Amino acid sequence: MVGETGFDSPVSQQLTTLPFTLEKVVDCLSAMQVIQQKKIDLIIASDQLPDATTLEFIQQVGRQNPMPALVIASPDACVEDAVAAIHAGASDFIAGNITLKRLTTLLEQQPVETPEGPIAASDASRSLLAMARQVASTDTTVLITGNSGTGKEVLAHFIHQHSPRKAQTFIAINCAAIPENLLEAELFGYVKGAFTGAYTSRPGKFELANEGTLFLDEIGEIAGSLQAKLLRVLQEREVERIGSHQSIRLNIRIIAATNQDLARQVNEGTFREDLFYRLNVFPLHCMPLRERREDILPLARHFLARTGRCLQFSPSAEQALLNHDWPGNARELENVVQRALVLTTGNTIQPEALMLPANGTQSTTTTSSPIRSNKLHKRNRTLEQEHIIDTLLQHKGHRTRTAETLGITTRTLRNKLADIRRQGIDIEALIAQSKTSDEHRYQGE
Ligand SMILES: Nc1ncnc2c1ncn2[C@@H]1O[C@H](COP(=O)(O)OP(=O)(O)OP(=O)(O)O)[C@@H](O)[C@H]1O
Repeated sequence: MVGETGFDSPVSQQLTTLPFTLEKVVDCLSAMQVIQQKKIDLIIASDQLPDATTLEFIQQVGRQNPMPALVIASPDACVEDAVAAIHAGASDFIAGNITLKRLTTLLEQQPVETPEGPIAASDASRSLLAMARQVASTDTTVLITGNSGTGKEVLAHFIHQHSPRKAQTFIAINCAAIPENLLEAELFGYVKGAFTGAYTSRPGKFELANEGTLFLDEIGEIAGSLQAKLLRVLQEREVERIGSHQSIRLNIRIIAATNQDLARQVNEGTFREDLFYRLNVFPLHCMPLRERREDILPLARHFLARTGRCLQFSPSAEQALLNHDWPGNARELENVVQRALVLTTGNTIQPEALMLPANGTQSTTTTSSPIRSNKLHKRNRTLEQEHIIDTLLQHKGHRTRTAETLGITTRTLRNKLADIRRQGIDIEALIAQSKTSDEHRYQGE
């Protein structure tokens, strides 16, 4: 219930007899906070909220995915108000007081389960989710590929949520974030005394995920020796804790993800071919955000709604979001939205608060860019790599600021720069060259 809904207290008390939990909040802001934290099936809101108009409130709720059913209650509304509310996305409009019977009927019409799914407005994302849903019902190993921040972990969760294992645990481990020797202990567990510092026995992630799903993120980062051990566990579906010879049977679903080109790593000899085939049983690819632009605004609104603030983007801010190329993908967009909140005082986010390049990313990668004029490697370069280098040059080679602007971690940036270097592009020379040309420009001005 949001605001004064005309729901009188005797009726309200009878609600305790129904198999539903009731949350009462006074305004849009607190309603959005509750929606972020809990699964809400039905919202009944007054048309007189203190901090938002009815249409603003409907828009905010409409940005949730999936959207809870929303009923607007008004003691003395006219037909026009009701029509406007329904047009804006409300499920129903009640004029006059709500009766318990009406409420019970509304609640019973709601689906019992509404798991939060990823935003998927573009055709590409919709068909990706359709495939994910299909594979979810099986135990097939899935390999999710895609650039950093494209939503690989979100997709892995989605698969788990739609699988028969959904009531069991989903355990995620980022193979890049943990040093090699610790990663082995994290994955396989150990027994007391197995190595210096092993004061007690501990289960590994494989054991913890037993009966459920294990998500191996950034799988391309694991060292050769560990690849062999991982392969053995995947083949035999058994794990031994370090220091023990006792095998533990595993019944788990494996989902792996990588932002690397594993096939290329196989060719280069840095990733085991047999492990690659064992993981790549059902490949799913998360496309870069710039290649599914219909997702940009729904995602931006989703991130905004998730903050619980009743704000909206101005039309020019939405245009700026659409113009940008999003090399850091959804994560960059999320960071941009959060930064914009800090810089916004009113109800509307203006383009300046987004702090995006003036005419979209494309304008920063003009032909004057040193990387573009470097014809030698032009064939091999991706748009993403160009943007990374241009951003690095804008920040005069400063890695941390570049990663922040791109919305990726410094580690991911390092990996990406290593990839670029492997293509023979001399990044340091480009930075030096751009600093020199900047100096010349300033001197000329
Ligand atoms: N389709 C989506 N719907 C809702 N939120 C999304 C979607 N895609 C990505 N996000 C959000 O964007 C952020 C980055 O997503 P996620 O962590 O899944 O990306 P990733 O590809 O696993 O990144 P990395 O490779 O860096 O680990 C998260 O906060 C996630 O909630």
